[in-house]
Amino acid sequence: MPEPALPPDTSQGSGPMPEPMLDVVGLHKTYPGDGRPVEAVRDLTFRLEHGEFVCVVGPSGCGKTTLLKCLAGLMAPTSGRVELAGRPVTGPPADLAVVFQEYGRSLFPWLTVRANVELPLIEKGTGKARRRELVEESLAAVGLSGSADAHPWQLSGGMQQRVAIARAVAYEPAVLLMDEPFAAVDAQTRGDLEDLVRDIWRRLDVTVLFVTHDIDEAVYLGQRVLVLSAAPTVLQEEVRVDLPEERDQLDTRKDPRFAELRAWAYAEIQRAKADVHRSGAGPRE
Ligand SMILES: Nc1ncnc2c1ncn2[C@@H]1O[C@H](COP(=O)(O)OP(=O)(O)OP(=O)(O)O)[C@@H](O)[C@H]1O
Repeated sequence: MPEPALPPDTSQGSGPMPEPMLDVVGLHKTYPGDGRPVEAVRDLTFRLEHGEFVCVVGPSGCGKTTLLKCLAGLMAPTSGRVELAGRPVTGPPADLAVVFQEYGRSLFPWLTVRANVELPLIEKGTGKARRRELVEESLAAVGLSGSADAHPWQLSGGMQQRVAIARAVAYEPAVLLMDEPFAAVDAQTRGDLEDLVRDIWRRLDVTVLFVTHDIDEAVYLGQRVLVLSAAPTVLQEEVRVDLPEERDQLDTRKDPRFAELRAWAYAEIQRAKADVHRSGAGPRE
């Protein structure tokens, strides 16, 4: 398949760079394994500017979750560093929130929706009046004001994931990490949740790193897409998504540029898989 023509990557502008919101430099992670070390992330260097929405795609098992755990301070890299707003990440940072794929396991079934959203704010030391405000605002933002007193198990999967998003948003994070958050919901709900996340991102001053295995989702949501190689992963390619800022599930996906971008990302992922099968290593020398 011929590679789709793309404009040169414009993500690295000239002139002095402002301080990035998230700075990943030479990140490397090798798991001890069971007597045999497993190199998951070979060398990742990238940055997210303040307020950016960046999607990460890559072949299955390439190290996306490993990367996110390192970014969230849940796991120490073997070498390299992660900085959030200029401060090294050495444990879970106070101004970062994560939304995981498995909403069923991330919500407490014995707590109401309101209590689930409020809990991290109590742990953060937010005062009672402000907590109430944040919980109400975030539940309204995800369209769940009427379900505040329900328990998670009384809600559909899509609604539970909305609760998880509300909880992350209420925390007022500077950076929101999302790990395949819509992989377990049906296609229609998924479209609604994609639009919800873009809407929240545009209204709030938050930087988003969104990991997905779905190329269409990455192109639809992101301002930039980073393509990871197969494990041990390196940054294979990146592209700026030069689609109009207003995204629409029908119009955007019909845009010929959308088709070009998704074909490009698809070809890159195929190349990553082919390279790893040929050499047993990442696609870059
Ligand atoms: N705790 C661990 N010990 C040893 N190896 C691990 C561990 N966790 C992950 N790995 C290996 O590291 C590599 C990357 O795994 P990771 O889960 O980060 O990939 P992923 O891209 O998130 O996968 P998926 O696409 O299936 O969600 C894989 O080869 C995996 O087997």
